[in-house]
Amino acid sequence: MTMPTITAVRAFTVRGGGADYHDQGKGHWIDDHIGTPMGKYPEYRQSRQSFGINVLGTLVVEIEADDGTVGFAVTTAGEIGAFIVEKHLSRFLIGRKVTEIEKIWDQMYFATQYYGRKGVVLNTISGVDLALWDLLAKVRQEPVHALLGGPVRDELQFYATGARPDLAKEMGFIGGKLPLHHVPAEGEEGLKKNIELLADMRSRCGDDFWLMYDCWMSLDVNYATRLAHKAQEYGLKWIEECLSPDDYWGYAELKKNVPKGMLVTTGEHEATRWGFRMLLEMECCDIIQPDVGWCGGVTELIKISALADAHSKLVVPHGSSVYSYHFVITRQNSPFAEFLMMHPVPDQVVPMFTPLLLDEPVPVNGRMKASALDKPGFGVRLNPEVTLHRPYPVG
Ligand SMILES: C[C@H](O)[C@H](O)CC(=O)C(=O)O
Ligand SMILES: [Mg+2]
Repeated sequence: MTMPTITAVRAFTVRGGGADYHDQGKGHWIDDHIGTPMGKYPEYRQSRQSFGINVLGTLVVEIEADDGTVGFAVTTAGEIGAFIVEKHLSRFLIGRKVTEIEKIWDQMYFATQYYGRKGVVLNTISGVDLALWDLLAKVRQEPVHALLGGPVRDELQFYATGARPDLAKEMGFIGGKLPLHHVPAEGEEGLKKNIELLADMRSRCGDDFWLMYDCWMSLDVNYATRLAHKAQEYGLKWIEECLSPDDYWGYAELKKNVPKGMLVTTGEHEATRWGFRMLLEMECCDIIQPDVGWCGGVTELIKISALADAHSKLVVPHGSSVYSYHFVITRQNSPFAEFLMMHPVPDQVVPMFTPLLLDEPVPVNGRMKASALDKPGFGVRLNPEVTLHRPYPVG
């Protein structure tokens, strides 16, 4: 089979939801006094949008081949990402065969290494990489999961992240991950409130439902250790992303400090095999949580996951919708997946990247059949009703 050649690369930005799921309207649970590293400043405590959590917006990358097939993907990188794609990365794509994914990744990473390595540059590389997988799978008329070795189970099982684990339980999820609301700067009163919310959710959800706390990089080792010990009484399953992603030493200490049986998880703001190697070799956590749209895409996640497997660690990707579903279904060391509840309340299931994609599958009763992913590529389409903006058209 002669493989098509890439003829065009286009990068668009989108506002309001989509891959930048923090870019929501007023009153959404995801922006309601959630603990962050900026919480030490009272003026940035109530709203994450107040310090700019949604400044990037969504990046859409489209890659077209000479047979007319178009692959696309979305990530969090907005206008900066569009600049990097059109002005820098497109040179590694135009004229290449759609099968050259590994070589293109290597060239994108090493050509941007002097200003990249992590953060928005890796989000952008991830977006291009995912668009390439979408393109190749569409050319082959297969789902991406088939290119990754095929499903190892018949269905995905999900836990839900959101403000209402009690409602998530009624919707059939296996667990609920709450955002932590109060940071160390809010003192003992804040710590008490953090524990009270967990206790309340435990009483609503019963003993067997998983409850987790997402700390979004907002704590220090001492506070996180105290929180973990107080939370043990309420059966906290894991404590997530307590510290700065750069504080590998702090995570290693925290993992030793938490009560036996409680898991330490992190990694959604980590990137590449080298970043995850630090987390794994320094024994920072029990579960790594790469975001497929931020860690380097599927090409890099394959390597990260193999490394985790060799360390007997689970990989439960952060959010990332279809990009994670197609991966998780193919891996034994990814036994369940995250579903981020993007309904503002959240009392119902809506697609994670709503309103940007059409055909984005959602869990039903906390589960998703592998067959729901049996469409070419990642199986989603751009919603034509969403306005795309192309800030740096080339040529
Ligand atoms: C809810 C968290 O603060 C964040 O918005 C999402 C996240 O970290 C996760 O889903 O994990
Ligand atoms: Mg998290």
